[in-house]
Amino acid sequence: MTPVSYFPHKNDEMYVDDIAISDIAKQVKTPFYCYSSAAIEASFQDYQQAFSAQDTLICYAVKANSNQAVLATLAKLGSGADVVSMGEIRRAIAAGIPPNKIVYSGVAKTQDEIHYALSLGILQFNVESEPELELISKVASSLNTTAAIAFRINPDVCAQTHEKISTGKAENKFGIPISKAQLAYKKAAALPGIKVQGVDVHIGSQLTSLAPFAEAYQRIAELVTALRADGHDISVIDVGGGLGITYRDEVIPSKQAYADIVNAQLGQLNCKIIIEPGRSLLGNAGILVASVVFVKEGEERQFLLLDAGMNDLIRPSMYDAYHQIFAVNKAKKSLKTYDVVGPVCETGDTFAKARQVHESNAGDLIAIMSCGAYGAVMSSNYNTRMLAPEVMVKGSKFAIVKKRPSYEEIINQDIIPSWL
Ligand SMILES: Cc1ncc(COP(=O)(O)O)c(C=O)c1O
Ligand SMILES: N[C@@H](CCCC[NH3+])C(=O)O
Repeated sequence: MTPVSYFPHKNDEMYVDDIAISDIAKQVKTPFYCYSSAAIEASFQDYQQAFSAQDTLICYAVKANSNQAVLATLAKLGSGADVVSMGEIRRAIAAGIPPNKIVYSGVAKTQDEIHYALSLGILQFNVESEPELELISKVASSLNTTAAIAFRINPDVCAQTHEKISTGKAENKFGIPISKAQLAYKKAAALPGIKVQGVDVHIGSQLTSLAPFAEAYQRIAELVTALRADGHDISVIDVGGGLGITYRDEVIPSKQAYADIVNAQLGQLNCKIIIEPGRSLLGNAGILVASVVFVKEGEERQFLLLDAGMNDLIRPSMYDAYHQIFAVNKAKKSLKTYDVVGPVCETGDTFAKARQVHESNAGDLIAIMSCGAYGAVMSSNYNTRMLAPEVMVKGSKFAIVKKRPSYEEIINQDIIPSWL
């Protein structure tokens, strides 16, 4: 999927499926997120097809986009969920994903969260540390139940991605060092309330090359062989997520090529495979639509001042991330060079510097591409700006799938104490 394929310009007007973005904007005030149901479905089916030769469960990484409409779309297609908090478990269940398709990752699971997940009977805990293992054992024993676990293994592999989203190096906080894995499994097997069933790994996000996956999975294969020799019954391998998307011009290996790597490294072990894709399912299925509030002439630059800001989409300021930016209507306009910025009181509130965009004026619509993953979910009320609503399109219809709250709803969350 290229970034623009589900949001093409037809006759200079941007569409999503059969609807012009400008028609949605007549009914939904900008800024808003817009998702294509067809894009989500196609991406999921690509994964299903790619992994059809292997016994695989797709557990969508809910953190990428946890909108109920998104989760319900995926649930209907048979997706499971990879969750990292009580909130994500609740969201997955509410959208119709059954507990027996839920794997629970998360670096510091609390007692309450573990209790809740155990009471539901989830498929697997991906355990991040020995103290966590002990807590799961304690809670499971108190409930007279058994927790099926995999350890998340830190294979010490460089994912060749942004350092803030790289998770598989020894210096990262994630997982059990591979050198200590056999001891950890030995301990787990001896604890009450614990059933050792698998091995889990996730080395990072927005990977553009398959080589780090291959390296990590090779180490996991060796570990599984060693664990079996130690007497453990390993029947599940969770290979994590991390396959990247095209934001600009990155050439991303196909889902089939990724599946082939998984099969080549792990296929001979006859394990059930769990995959946890997030970005590669949702990233290019969504955009952020904003309006130009003003065009401002600086001394050296021209600024397109948008009504969307870093509170709506933090990726550019947080990771210097590149997102394509288009005028929604580019009829009879030439390209101009702008700094595209938001209204927030920080210089970092910049979506793009010196970017060519079709000439735009106050009131014109702008589309920021590739915002389906890690967009709305990372937004905030900073500067007391309202969270952007979310819209989902299917064919020629659309629905508001998250409404914009009122100012009262936000302000009334705070409580002025009685002494004031
Ligand atoms: C444990 C785990 N699984 C899956 C994912 C999903 O990653 P991505 O969105 O890159 O596919 C993440 C996030 O990087 C993660 O931390
Ligand atoms: N939030 C990151 C991805 C984090 C992946 C989570 N493990 C991004 O926007 O690229």
